[in-house]
Amino acid sequence: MIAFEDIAVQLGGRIVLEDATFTVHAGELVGLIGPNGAGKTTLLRTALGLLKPVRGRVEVAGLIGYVPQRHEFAWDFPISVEDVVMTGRTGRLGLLRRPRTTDWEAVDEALERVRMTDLRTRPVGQLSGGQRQRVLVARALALRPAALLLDEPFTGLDVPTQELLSELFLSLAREERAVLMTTHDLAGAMYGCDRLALLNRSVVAVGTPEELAERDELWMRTFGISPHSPLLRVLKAAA
Ligand SMILES: Nc1ncnc2c1ncn2[C@@H]1O[C@H](COP(=O)(O)OP(=O)(O)OP(=O)(O)O)[C@@H](O)[C@H]1O
Repeated sequence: MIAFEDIAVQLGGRIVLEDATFTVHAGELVGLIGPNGAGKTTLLRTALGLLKPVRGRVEVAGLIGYVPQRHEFAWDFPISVEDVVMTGRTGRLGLLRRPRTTDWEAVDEALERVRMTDLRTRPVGQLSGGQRQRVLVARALALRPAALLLDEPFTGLDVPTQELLSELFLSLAREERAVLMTTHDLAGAMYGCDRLALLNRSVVAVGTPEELAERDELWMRTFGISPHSPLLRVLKAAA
């Protein structure tokens, strides 16, 4: 599980996130929802220990696998799918540490899990957006993490690929991992996540899609939208 307890984070001399308290339990997929600049990435980076909160603490039981936004990865680097996944185990200094049998076993297992075994020797530059996203998930899984953090995994993907990945994330959660995913695809999150955390500089609400769909005021507060926003109708339909 991942437990955020009263987190406050300061960046550039400004508090960008505060009063962030919620828990992602093992076995569930939680969507982290909020407008641009709400502090979603900041919260993920805090869980990873890359940012130190000025208040509160994050507790994570076990290793964390991190799936960054796809554009943050250097896809034009001449490296194969399996070698990228291996860096999930060996880190940036991967080429200096020779992989052991257990490392390759973990890589094989991760590739199988995301159905990328057939493409393991393919240079990553030749992959489609959906395949690249699966490689990044496999790289995170190679660590055999107890928790998985996904930063906007659906951006730029077509609907069938989003649905396929959404099913994958849910099944990864059901294998007793705690999975936390940021997304701007609200209808997809209403449909595919067990619970949602609404964030706008602080946590506005946490609940199941069904619970939150009925609470217009929470979405208005999170996104600064009017009571007449079409979003409110879409959410109810998707829940
Ligand atoms: N290095 C930094 N220095 C100062 N302020 C920063 C820094 N990084 C982020 N911020 C600010 O912190 C706030 C939260 O940013 P964050 O990237 O966490 O938002 P987000 O919810 O992930 O947004 P998006 O949906 O656009 O990815 C923003 O106001 C942003 O401008």
